[in-house]
Amino acid sequence: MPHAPTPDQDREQDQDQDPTLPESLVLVLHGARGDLAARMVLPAIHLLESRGLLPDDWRVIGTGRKDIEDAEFVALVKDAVQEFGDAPTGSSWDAFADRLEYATEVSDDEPGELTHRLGELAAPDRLVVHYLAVPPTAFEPITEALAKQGLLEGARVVYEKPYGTDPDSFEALDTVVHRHLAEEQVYRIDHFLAKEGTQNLHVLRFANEMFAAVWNREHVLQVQVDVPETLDVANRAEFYDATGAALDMLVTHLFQTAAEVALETPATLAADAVREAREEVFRHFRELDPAEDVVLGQFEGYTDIDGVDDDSTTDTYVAARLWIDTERWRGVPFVLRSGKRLAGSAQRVTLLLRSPRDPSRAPRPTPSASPCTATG
Ligand SMILES: O=C1O[C@H](COP(=O)(O)O)[C@@H](O)[C@H](O)[C@H]1O
Repeated sequence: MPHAPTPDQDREQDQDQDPTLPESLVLVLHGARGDLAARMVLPAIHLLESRGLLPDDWRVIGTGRKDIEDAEFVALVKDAVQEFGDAPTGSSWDAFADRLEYATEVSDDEPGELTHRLGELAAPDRLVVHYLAVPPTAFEPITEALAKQGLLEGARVVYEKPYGTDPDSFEALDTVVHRHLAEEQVYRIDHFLAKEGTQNLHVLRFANEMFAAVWNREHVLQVQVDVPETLDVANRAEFYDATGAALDMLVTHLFQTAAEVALETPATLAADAVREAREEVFRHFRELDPAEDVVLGQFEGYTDIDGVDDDSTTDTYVAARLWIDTERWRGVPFVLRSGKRLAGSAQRVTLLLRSPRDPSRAPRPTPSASPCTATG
């Protein structure tokens, strides 16, 4: 009987497959005490480690404005992994926890503890990745402070969405980012693109003639992308109240997912080729008409949440009808919907197919007034 691979074999295999993995990695998690870190980033790091997908030599330095001890950070990571990830267990948890530490964030005028810790860890083959799990308003000041303290040289920086909230704020942020970083150092993340369901769209569509053949306006009546959530925003009210569903979900995750459904067959499934194909689709998105194509809503009780303005009109629900003017999709509405505190949670792409011509529903021929009679 074949044996399942051991974690070490998995690690060897994965590292063989991924020549881009650095020898040694320091991941600096900015906003390490926040909701995004707890819900997504920390459980993801734990999962990568348990699957042997991190380099042998790695460390995480959590950072934030508050000064806490390493032990407090480790406890916080354990809670996050327990609640949102795989249960941490025994000695493997201890080995994981040994790689975690905490240092206070840099500021413009203070190198802070983070600069010292990174100084101690500096080595020629050690890659430093700054992951900014912070509110978007903090992207610019943190980038400037890291640059001022000399912490961006050779590093990579990951920005979560929204990366700007309109063309002007996008340009302003991108100008600051490019003042200090080359494009190859910058990663703008939309985690919906990495979801298994999104990735599976490629296989569903490109590896199956049955689906490939009907993936167009001739056969599809409507495309729906639905992300209802039971979740509310109590842990991140300040961020959410300044953002709302349209910016938090529609123009980010739902647009990206719609583009994944709509893209033309890329040259290969490599990230660059798929991104190019997606960008080509974005060029054909028709501008949304807010009066005709968009419905916004707010759940009852939203303004009672601590941190939300009493008279807030922030949208917690959005539904939009998007038109994609490509040869393949002209005339097919893409209905994109998402909201907080709804009755159920789901992440679903639906293609409604046109009805085929069904002969069983065709009107029966009316009996002829002058039937033919056969005579013998
Ligand atoms: O980025 C975000 O995504 C989450 C939904 O993603 P999931 O992977 O947790 O299902 C959403 O709740 C959040 O508001 C938004 O900022």
